[in-house]
Parts: sequence; C-alpha cells; structure tokens
Amino acid sequence: MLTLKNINKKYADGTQALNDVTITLPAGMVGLLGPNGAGKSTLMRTLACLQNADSGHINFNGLDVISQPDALRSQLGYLPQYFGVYPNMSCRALLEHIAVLKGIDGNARKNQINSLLELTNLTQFANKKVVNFSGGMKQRFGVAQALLGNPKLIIMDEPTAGLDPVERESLNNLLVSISQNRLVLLSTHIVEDVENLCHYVAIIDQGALIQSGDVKELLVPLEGKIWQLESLPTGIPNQHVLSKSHRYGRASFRVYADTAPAQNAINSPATLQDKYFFALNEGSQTC
Ligand SMILES: Nc1ncnc2c1ncn2[C@@H]1O[C@H](COP(=O)(O)OP(=O)(O)OP(=O)(O)O)[C@@H](O)[C@H]1O
Repeated sequence: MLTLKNINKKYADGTQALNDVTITLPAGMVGLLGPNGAGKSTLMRTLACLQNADSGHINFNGLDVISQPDALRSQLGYLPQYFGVYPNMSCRALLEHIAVLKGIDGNARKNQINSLLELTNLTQFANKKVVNFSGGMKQRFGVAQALLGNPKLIIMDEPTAGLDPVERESLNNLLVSISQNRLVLLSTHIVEDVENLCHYVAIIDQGALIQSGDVKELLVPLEGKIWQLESLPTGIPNQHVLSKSHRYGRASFRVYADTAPAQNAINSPATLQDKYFFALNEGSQTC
C-alpha cells in the first residue's frame, strides 16, 4: 500500500505542480489520469525519488520514503516517459549493466535477465542494440529493466505513448501480468486503458487530486444518467455536457442528466471517460 499525505511541489518558476495531494493506493494495477500539465510526471518522479517534494509524507508498505529513499529504490522499478540508452549496447548487455547497478549478482543476474527477456518477448533480440529497437520493443525493454530486482512498486509513465494498436495491446497485457503481488502505478492519457487494466484510479488536475477510488464503484453514481445524442437540446448546463466526439463523421454528445434530455436521447452505460470528464468539469464534486 502506498500512502501520500499532503504532498506539495512548487517549481523554481512558481508553478505549483502538486497541491496538497493526499491519497492511499492499494496493491495491483492503479491508473493515474489527468490532462496535460496536471502534475502526473511530477508525482511519478517524486515517488521514484528522482526529485523531492517541498512538503508531505510518503509511506510504502510501512517504509518512510522521504527519509529512506535508498530503501525504497531497492523495491522500485521505474519506466520514465522518455529514456535514453547507450547507443552501442545490446539489449542483454544493457540489462546486465542495469542489474549490476541494482546490485544483482552472479547466477541470480543471469537467471533474472533470461526470464525477463522471455517475459517481454525479447529473447530472440537479446543481442540487438536497443537503440535500433522499434518503439514497442523499446517499451518492452523498459518493462524488463524496471522488473530487475523483482520490485514491489512499479511506476510507468505513459508506457504506451506512440505505440501501434498491436504493440499497445501486447504491452498492456504484459503490465497486467506483472501486477500480481505488487503495485503498478500507470500514468496514461488513454482513459480506456485505465478502465480495462486498472481496478483503482486517481484523477489529478492542476496539481490537485480531484477523484480517486475503485473504478467500478466510481461509475455506479453515473449509471442510468448518461445519454448519447447527435445534437444538443437547449438548456443543458455546460458542465453536464461530458464530451462531444464523432462517429462515422457524425457528431455524438454524451450528456449527464437524471432523465432523458431529449426524446431521441439514448441511455448509455457509464464509462470511465464519462467519469473523467465529469470529475474535470465539476472539480471535486462527488456525483
Ligand atoms: N522543471 C520544471 N520547471 C518548471 N515547471 C515545470 C517543470 N516540470 C514541470 N513543470 C510544470 O509543472 C506542471 C506539471 O507538469 P507535469 O509534467 O508533472 O504534468 P503531466 O501531468 O505529467 O503533463 P503531461 O501529461 O503533459 O506529461 C506543468 O505546469 C509543467 O509545465
């Protein structure tokens, strides 16, 4: 279990990137959602002990993370949004190098690397330079290096960004398979991925936590109140228009309302995307 209490972070230029974030995250796959600039990466980097919060407390399974960052690092796997690789190193050599830095010795190192290559489907590319990997292979390598040392907390910052649908699905399946008996915190802009993969979600906006909870439970208050329409009738409050998108080139609105807002409105099952837009519209209002 990961507990954050009153976490604040202000950058030198005055940007308040995290504003009094307090939350407890359970084990398993947890999603972190928020618009661009919400503070997700700042939060991930703080949890990964790569930068300090200005104030607040972080506790992971009884460990005080702020006062004992090294103790956390030995239980931590991190896949940053962008990661560089040594241009001339093969996949296996780079994993060896990172394993040495993590203090994994001898046979244990060899065995772990072999099983991680297998898990991430990279065995046949073990001797290829990572710099020449495709985007999907690079991300799978990123997962393999994050798993070295069998960490109990894994932080993934937009791991599927830029991947084609097949690679995205394959990486998502891999992430679920590694989330047994550990906490995997997944930051992404793809709300659908969080709905499919995560049992718990936290939504932040402008540095503040605006919603968190069990994904299925969060949707309950919206059930029966989401309506799909091709055009908007007058009189619907702006904050109740959750989204406007297109399907086959035709407009499609999703609206929150207790009763049908128009005769042709189609009642639709609530999705996490509805909840996400609702939470962003209403700030901290609980619906
Ligand atoms: N080093 C920095 N110095 C000043 N401001 C920063 C710095 N890093 C981030 N910020 C600002 O802090 C806020 C939060 O940024 P952060 O990168 O954490 O958001 P994010 O949710 O990860 O965004 P995105 O989804 O676009 O990656 C933004 O306003 C950003 O411009």
